[in-house]
Amino acid sequence: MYSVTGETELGKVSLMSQDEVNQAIQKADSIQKHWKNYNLHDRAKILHDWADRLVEKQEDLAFMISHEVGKGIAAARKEVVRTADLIRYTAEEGVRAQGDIMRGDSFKGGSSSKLAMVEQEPLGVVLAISPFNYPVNLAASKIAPALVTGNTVVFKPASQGTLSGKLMIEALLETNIPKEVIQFITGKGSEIGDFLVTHPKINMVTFTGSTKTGQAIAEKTRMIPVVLELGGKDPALVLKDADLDLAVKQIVSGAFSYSGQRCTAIKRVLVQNEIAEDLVQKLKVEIEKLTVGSYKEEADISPLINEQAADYVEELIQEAVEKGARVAVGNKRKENIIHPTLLDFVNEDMRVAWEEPFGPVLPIIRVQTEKEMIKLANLSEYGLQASIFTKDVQKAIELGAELEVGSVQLNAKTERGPDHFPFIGAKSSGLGSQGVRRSIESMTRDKLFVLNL
Ligand SMILES: NC(=O)C1=CN([C@@H]2O[C@H](COP(=O)(O)OP(=O)(O)OC[C@H]3O[C@@H](n4cnc5c(N)ncnc54)[C@H](OP(=O)(O)O)[C@@H]3O)[C@@H](O)[C@H]2O)C=CC1
Ligand SMILES: O=C(O)[C@H](O)COP(=O)(O)O
Repeated sequence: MYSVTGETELGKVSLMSQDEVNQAIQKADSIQKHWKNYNLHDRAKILHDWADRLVEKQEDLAFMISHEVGKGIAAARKEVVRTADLIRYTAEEGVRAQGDIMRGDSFKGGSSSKLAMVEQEPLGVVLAISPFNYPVNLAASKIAPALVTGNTVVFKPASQGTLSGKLMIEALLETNIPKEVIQFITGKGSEIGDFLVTHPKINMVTFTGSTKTGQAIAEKTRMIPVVLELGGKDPALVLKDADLDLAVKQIVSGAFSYSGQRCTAIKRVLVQNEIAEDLVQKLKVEIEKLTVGSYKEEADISPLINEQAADYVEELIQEAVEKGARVAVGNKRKENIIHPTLLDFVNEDMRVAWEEPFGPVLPIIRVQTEKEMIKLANLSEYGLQASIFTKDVQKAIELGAELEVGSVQLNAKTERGPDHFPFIGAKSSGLGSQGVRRSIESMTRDKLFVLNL
């Protein structure tokens, strides 16, 4: 396995055969009953120990994340600490998930001699598949809730991200966890993905990645719960009364951090004509300040994950320019680095208005009315998040209610955290909900004991 720029060999992993994958799943299945009956507090303790170990290994993990997926070292370190915090919170929340007691006579005609005890049962073996961009955090956000609720886990990281995944699993295996409980799968999604998601011993799939792959998984799985966090085309709606300096600061950070390789990145701006020129000029000034170079130098904009990704972003920019979009900043490429690009006068005929670049390009779509903004926002196949910039909270709530997205942010960029908030993708952006409590709920089912007294 090589660093994102291909210059350094970081380590080796084997591509597992179907037979090896099958054996791993069988092991996870065989030990699941034992793990389910494991003392809950001890399961939570294992998670706390895992979090401690991740923090102890912060430098090694951050080094690997940084080189493997091309993230600045400061952001990579932050990812490790954020992950440890997420795991600890999950352990705490997991021990509080206690179920319910219900009495029959709380329903009309029901008998008070019936007492229902509702417990939360684990689903069995959870398959966790994670993307490249947060190789540690998005993996742990699936593994930790599965483990605390008594599920065993088969974990398949993104190929570019496997070594970071390996390090985090090694840290988990240093705790008292029975080693079969977590199965680490290495191999290409295109080769072993179907086998994994259709395996009869897999009882749930939790997936984060592209809409294309997620939708294919949803079509292949049968009668098991599937949670999907997929692509996005998050709009920032900038109303004419907005605080423009605040909006600019938030939009630049939202659109360009980690070179735009975040599902929650701001991926289009819908702005009212009256303030569009001002907004574009202010954005231009801030975008020109972004540094471009290597993740090793903590540049704001660094090489995208691979050549195809850079080709794709370039293609979207060129198509828009050919159709009349004006380049306010950027439109330069060096190898896999795409310079931060601001495209003005983007319209509905351009692909960049609708497709997810997963790179540092921001389209500006000028509109006349708020109604038009809502219409364009909702015409997207995606529905992850949206930001509204206005000083009128009442109006923001009214507009937010019309947006077909999982979350609306008022006067701030779109983002997932803090990690205990529900994280939801509507339309082609996902299925189900994540966030610590929601993830725990998604990995359990009700089990009812009715005492007939
Ligand atoms: N909504 C959200 O929370 C998030 C969404 N994303 C979305 O993810 C995308 C970028 O991530 P990226 O890693 O490129 O996404 P991909 O969909 O390419 O890959 C995601 C994971 O799926 C695996 N995979 C590939 N093919 C299959 C298959 N047939 N069956 C099962 N698994 C498979 C990949 O393995 P391999 O690497 O081996 O191909 C990887 O582990 C963007 O669209 C982004 O918006 C990203 C982060 C968060
Ligand atoms: O993978 C992603 O892109 C995330 O789920 C977004 O997380 P963030 O908003 O914290 O960057």
